[in-house]
Amino acid sequence: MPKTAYVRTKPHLNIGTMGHVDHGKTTLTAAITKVLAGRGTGTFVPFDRIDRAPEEAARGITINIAHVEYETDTRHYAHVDMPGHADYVKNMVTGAAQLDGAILVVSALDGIMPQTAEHVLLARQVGVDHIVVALNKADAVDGEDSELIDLVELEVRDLLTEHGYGGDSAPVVRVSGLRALAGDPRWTASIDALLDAVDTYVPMPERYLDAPFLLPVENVLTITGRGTVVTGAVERGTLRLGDRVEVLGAGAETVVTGIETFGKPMEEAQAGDNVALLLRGVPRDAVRRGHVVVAPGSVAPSRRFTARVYVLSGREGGRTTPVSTGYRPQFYIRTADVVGDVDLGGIALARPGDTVAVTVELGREVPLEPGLGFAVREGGRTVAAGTVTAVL
Ligand SMILES: Nc1nc2c(ncn2[C@@H]2O[C@H](COP(=O)(O)OP(=O)(O)OP(=O)(O)O)[C@@H](O)[C@H]2O)c(=O)[nH]1
Ligand SMILES: [Mg+2]
Repeated sequence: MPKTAYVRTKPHLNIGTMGHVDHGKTTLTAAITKVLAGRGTGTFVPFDRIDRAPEEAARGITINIAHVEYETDTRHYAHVDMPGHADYVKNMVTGAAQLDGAILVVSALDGIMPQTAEHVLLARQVGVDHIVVALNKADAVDGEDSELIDLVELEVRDLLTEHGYGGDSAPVVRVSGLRALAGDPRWTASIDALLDAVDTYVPMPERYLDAPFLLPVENVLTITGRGTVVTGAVERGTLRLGDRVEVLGAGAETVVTGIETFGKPMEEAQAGDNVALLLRGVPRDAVRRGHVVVAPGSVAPSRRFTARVYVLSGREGGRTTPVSTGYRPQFYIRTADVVGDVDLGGIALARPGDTVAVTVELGREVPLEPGLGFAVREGGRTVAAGTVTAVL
């Protein structure tokens, strides 16, 4: 049976759940799909299907399983559920880079924890402009603990303000993912309220549909007999079936012979879409996460750039000692993870908490442009965040 094509009827946005480990991100994601399945604009995705490893490709060129899709009355959303564990922050960095808005999940029982703060900081750095707060586990702080939840709300608003998110105006919605998942009407209504807040608070971003096509590769899959598939969110431009593309990093130029979004074929992918692309004649081993699919000849990758970099303080989970010229951390740029040499120019030391101008020489070429945000990591933790000021 031929698969039903994707029909673009509502504006599409990319959102995601972020926050500290165990605060209820995955439970909330499942609850959202359940509530929307009830309205008839989504398919229920149970908890244990969301965190699953993305090894499947049997049903076609499906997308990374950590993404779910659903619709509200006014919008179509792709939702990525980001793990809270510290080891996964690098996924968060690259996952968040494509988010038009985020749902920050904070347990009302625990309040702000280290990854709550780290995720807010990273979201700011990778260009997420709008955060809606889900004050989760509100079912567990009813009654005499209700003052506690008020304090947690104040604390979260302060955290947002500290990172330039306007904590006074951001929606903070008290929810219970667990109780909504169980069908409790009071808490099902809390999910409706959260979705309304997302619909109204997160604006439709500007999409650069006329710019040359660019998609950072998030995942690579093989479909036996059909070829190699790359998945990711289209950063800009438009791609039609049969268009030629260049895979930067793989040194390959080819034709796109299939485009899908959430298992549905499409004729044309646009900026903002979460898609899987079938690439003709490209060997599986040639393409990796971090490569970039572009309109041929539209982008010249480079290795050297100048940037403004903020060195995280120890309190923010960063270093406790300064860095100097010759420092060689990992740079997370779009979906790529590349080593780079840092030159501080005339400055002797950059201390935790400082913002400095640096010159970076990467270990390999990647597409760069002024304004592009990146994270700097070392030994499994984020130590700095920056923005490209010029490409050399
Ligand atoms: N009381 C209560 N418990 C909840 C609620 N939401 C989640 N939990 C519980 O909190 C625990 C963690 O939930 P998850 O959804 O796995 O949390 P997570 O944020 O996805 O965790 P990581 O992906 O590991 O970072 C589970 O035991 C849930 O049952 C809620 O609304 N109320
Ligand atoms: Mg989870």
